[in-house]
Amino acid sequence: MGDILTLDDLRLVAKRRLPRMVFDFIDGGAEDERTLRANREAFERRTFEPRLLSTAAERDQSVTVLGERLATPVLLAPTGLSRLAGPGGETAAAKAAQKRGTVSVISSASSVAVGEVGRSVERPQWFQLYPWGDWELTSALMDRAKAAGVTTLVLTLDVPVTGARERDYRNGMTIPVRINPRTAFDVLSHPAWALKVLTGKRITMANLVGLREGHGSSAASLAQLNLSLLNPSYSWDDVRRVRDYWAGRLVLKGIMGAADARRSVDAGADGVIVSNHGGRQADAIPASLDVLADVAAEIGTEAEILFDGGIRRGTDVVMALALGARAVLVGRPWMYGLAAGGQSGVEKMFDILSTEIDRTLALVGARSIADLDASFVRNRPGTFVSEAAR
Ligand SMILES: Cc1cc2nc3c(=O)[nH]c(=O)nc-3n(C[C@H](O)[C@H](O)[C@H](O)COP(=O)(O)O)c2cc1C
Ligand SMILES: CC(C)CC(=O)C(=O)O
Repeated sequence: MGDILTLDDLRLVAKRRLPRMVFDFIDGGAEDERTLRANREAFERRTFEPRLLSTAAERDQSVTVLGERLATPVLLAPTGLSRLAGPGGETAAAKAAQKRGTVSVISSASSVAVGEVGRSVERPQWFQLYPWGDWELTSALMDRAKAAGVTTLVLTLDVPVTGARERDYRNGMTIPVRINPRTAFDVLSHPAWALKVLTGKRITMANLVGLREGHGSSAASLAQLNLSLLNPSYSWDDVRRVRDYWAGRLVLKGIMGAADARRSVDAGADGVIVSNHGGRQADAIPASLDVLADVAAEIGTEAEILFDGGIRRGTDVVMALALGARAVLVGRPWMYGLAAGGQSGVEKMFDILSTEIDRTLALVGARSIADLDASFVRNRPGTFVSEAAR
C-alpha cells in the first residue's frame, strides 16, 4: 500500500479488487445520485481564509465527543455488510479505530454481531439502530448492544423506506442476489476476492440471527427481515420510546435541517448526525455540508453535532468542524480501506486523514480543533467542479 497517498487512491484499489456489484453497492447512491455528488461539490465550492502566524509547532486534533476523548475527530460511520468489502469486516474496522484512538459505529445490518465486535476490542463501541416498527425486536437489539458494552446508540431516522440504488438493481445486487452469467462472471473475474470473502464464514446480517423465533437464518431471509422491519409511520413518539428505554447516550442520524434538529433536542437526543445517508436515501436533497451551519445555529449549544457525507480529505474534516461539527464520520472510505488492505487498510485511511488534518490546521492557522470557527471558511456561490472532473 506504499503508493497510496489519498483516500481516492484507496477507492481505486477497492474498485480493482471488488466485483463490480460489490463496489457499486458501496460506492453508489440513490436514483440520479444528485445528492451523492452534491456532498462532494459542497466542499469543493468552499475555501479557507488562512490566518497567518497563528499556529503552533504541534497541533492538537483530539476532541471530546459525548464525554469520550478521541485522538482524532473522525469516527467510522455505520455501514451494513462490511465483510463484503474484506475479511474481518466490522471487527477489523473497530480494531483499526481503537488503534487510532477513536470509535466505530456498528450497524444493525453489520456482518459481525455487535457482541462479537465488542469482545474483540477494549474500547466501547457505538451501535446504530434502524427505525423499526417492532418494539420487541428493537428492545432486544438494544439489550444486545448494552450487553456488548455499547455507550452510545445512534438511531437512524432517514430510512422510512429504502432509497432506490439503481446501480444495485442493474447489477443484480438485490435480495436474493440475482445469479446470471454476468454476475457469475463478475465474481469469477475477481478470484482473490472470492477466495478471501466468499469462502470464509457466511456473510449475513449477524445481529438479526435468532432475533425472531422461527425466522430462517439464510442471508436472504435476514436481509428480507431487515427490510420488512422498516416502519414508514415511525414517529417522534417512537424516538421518545427509544430514549426512555436506552440509558446511555442517544444520537439521531439523518438530520438535514434546523426544524428536525429542534425536534431531536425536544425528543431528548444528546446529539445529532447531520447526514443524508451518503446520498443513498432521498435524492435531490441538499449536501449535508450545506445544512450544517443551520443546524449548528439552532441547537449548537444544546446538543452535540456530528457530521457525515463526502468527507475524503483532511481539509473536508477541518471545514466541517469549522462550520459547527464536533467530529465527523466516514462511511465509504473505511470500506475502501478494508477492501484495499483489511485492518491495515482502515488504519491507512486514518493515517492519511490525520496527517492531512494536522497539515490543514497548520496551514489555515489553528493550534487545535477548539480554535476553529466559521470565520475560517469562505462560502463561494457557484461551483468549481466541472462536468468532466466527476
Ligand atoms: C455500503 C454502505 C452501507 C451503509 N449502511 C448503513 C447502515 O446500515 N446504517 C446507517 O445508518 N447508515 C448506513 N450507511 C450510511 C453511512 O452511515 C453514512 O451516513 C454515509 O456513508 C456517509 O457518507 P460517506 O460514505 O460519503 O462518508 C451506509 C453507507 C454505505 C456506503
Ligand atoms: C446493508 C444495507 C441494509 C444498508 C445500506 O446499504 C444503507 O443503509 O445504506
